[in-house]
Amino acid sequence: MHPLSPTEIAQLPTTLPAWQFSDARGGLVRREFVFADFAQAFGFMAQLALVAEKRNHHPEWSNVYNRVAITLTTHDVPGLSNQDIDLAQQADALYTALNTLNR
Ligand SMILES: C[C@H](O)[C@H](O)[C@H]1CNC2=NC(N)=NC(=O)C2=N1
Repeated sequence: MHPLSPTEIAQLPTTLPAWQFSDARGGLVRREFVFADFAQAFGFMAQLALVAEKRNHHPEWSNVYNRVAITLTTHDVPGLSNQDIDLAQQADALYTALNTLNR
C-alpha cells in the first residue's frame, strides 16, 4: 500500500472518471451506482463484499432500493492510497459486467 503521490492525485479524474473527489487532497473518493432494482443492487454489494474482504480493504457504503453509494479512503495514510484506486476500479468493472449481463 502506498499513499497517492501529487501526480496520482492530479490524474484521479482520468483514472476514475465516474468518481467524485470530495477534498482538494483527494482524501475521499465517492460514486453512486444505480441498478434496475434492489436485487441487482444487492447482488453487486454481495460480490464486491467478497472482493473487499479478499483485499482487506472495505467500502463505506449505503444502499437505498436500487442505489448503492460507495465512499473509499485509507485510514493509515490518511487520505487515498492505491488500495482505494484498485477497489474503485474493481467496483467499476463489476458494475460494467453486471450491466452487460442484464442487457
Ligand atoms: C487493520 C486493518 O488492516 C484495517 O483496518 C483495514 C481494513 N479495511 C480497510 N478499508 C478501508 N477502506 N480503509 C482502510 O484503511 C482499511 N483498513
